[in-house]
Amino acid sequence: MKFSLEGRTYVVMGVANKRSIAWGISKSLHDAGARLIFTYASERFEKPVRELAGTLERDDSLFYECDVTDDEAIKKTFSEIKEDVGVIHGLAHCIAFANREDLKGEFIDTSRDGFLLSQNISAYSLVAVSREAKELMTEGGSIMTMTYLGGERVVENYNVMGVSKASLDMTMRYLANDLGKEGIRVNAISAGPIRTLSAKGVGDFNSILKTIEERAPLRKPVTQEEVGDTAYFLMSDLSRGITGEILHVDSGYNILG
Ligand SMILES: CCCCCCc1ccc(Oc2ccc(Oc3cccc(O)n3)cc2)c(O)c1
Repeated sequence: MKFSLEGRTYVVMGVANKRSIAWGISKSLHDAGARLIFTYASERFEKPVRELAGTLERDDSLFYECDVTDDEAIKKTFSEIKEDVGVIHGLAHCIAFANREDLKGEFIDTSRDGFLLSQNISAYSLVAVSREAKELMTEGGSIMTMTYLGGERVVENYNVMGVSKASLDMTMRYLANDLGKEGIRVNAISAGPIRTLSAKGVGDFNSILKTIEERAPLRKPVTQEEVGDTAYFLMSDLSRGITGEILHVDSGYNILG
């Protein structure tokens, strides 16, 4: 059927549990016919990821550990993937981190180490994985990452992660410029707040969720499935004319003053 992802393989980085946005993306891509390759940060995530993948209709998924702060580890992971499948058609980067103490209170109190750690994991990792993944995208490809409004405007408490997302957004655009000539598109989904394991680390998350339901144009919270379906669009040929773009899947909240 037109715009199916059958016969295509995608790497999904960052599934932690069934609430992960990366899991919502995985379900949408799988339901569109894609074969999935999961990477996880450390072996403590292997079991939950394998269990989740086991609930999918087809059991053709592959699994690799990948610590995105280690360039050699990234090289090793993608050479193993190349050996096992040869070609991939896209990659979903759903990885970010900041120390809890840097996700509340005053931004001015951010430590140098905390600032650099967040940039390293949340922004530079997209450069490092894209550099290795592009070698496997010999039939063209689509790379996507996850960003948030707090990287475009100040959102109380988001603090150092907002600076990392601003960096990620421009990282995405510069990668789009480099990779377009190789037939590889690079985009971002800016999701409204969703109750994930990561969201637990951001101060005052609940009040933002409430504001969305009260004020967002669509007057409803954003779901993992809505993000997953937009990821399907970005991975499919339906979005073949789009690169360097940020799609807001946030019930329209970003258009408000
Ligand atoms: C005050 C802003 C409320 C809306 C926040 C929406 C959101 C939720 C989760 C997001 O992803 C992360 C990922 C890692 C992260 O760092 C964490 C998470 C848990 C524990 C910890 O020590 N760090 C914080 C947010 C994200 O980028 C954005």
